[in-house]
Amino acid sequence: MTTMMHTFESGAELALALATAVADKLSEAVAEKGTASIAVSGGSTPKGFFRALSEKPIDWEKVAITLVDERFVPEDNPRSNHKLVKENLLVGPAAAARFIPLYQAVNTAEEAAEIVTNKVSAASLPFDVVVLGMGTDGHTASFFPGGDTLGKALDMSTPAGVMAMHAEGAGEARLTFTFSSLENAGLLVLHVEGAEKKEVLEKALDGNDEAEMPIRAVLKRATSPVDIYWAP
Ligand SMILES: O=C(O)[C@H](O)[C@@H](O)[C@H](O)[C@H](O)COP(=O)(O)O
Repeated sequence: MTTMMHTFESGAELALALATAVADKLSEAVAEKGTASIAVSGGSTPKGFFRALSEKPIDWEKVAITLVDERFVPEDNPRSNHKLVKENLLVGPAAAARFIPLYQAVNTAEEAAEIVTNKVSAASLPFDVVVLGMGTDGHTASFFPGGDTLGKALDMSTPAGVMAMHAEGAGEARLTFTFSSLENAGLLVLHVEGAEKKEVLEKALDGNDEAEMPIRAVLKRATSPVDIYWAP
């Protein structure tokens, strides 16, 4: 496991730097293979980063954007990560990108996971960029402590794809890419902000129990180096 800490004075400064690093990686991928792919996280932290990235003048028509994870709610639900991305990232130049939603209008998260897994062909993995967040409980993506499919989601032998996850701390049912889908991204970023999350991160780095803090799977076992972006 290799982690690199990038510390900034403010969230605004972090957003600009992360947007530049991500845009450079996406442009590099487009130059190399004609396409690029990125999986982003939801929640409250990434808004500034999304806004900064959306303004980057790259070849967005050749970029596929999807979500690391999603709440099992329709796009018009305030809890939807699709809604968050649509309002903050798929704007300006980045509106030309292709977005692949995880939510499907079916009865269960399990059915939706199967549909999306079939859509995200092996050809589009590994992702060129993955941007993860982290909760104060040490979850990332929808790898929540106590999650009903956490062991399978973190198991490297689980085929790449999307799984359903139910956990007390998750709220509604979740859809999440597996660890095996995310851990070998060309650029693997963990974006966290604030003093509390810095303490959570230090605790995660200081232990090995992934069931207690699933973020540890990323920090300790990811094939790709983990670029940690932090601001107060
Ligand atoms: O759907 C989600 O909630 C995210 O993908 C999740 O993994 C997020 O990154 C963390 O919960 C941190 O969220 P905040 O940025 O809101 O603290």
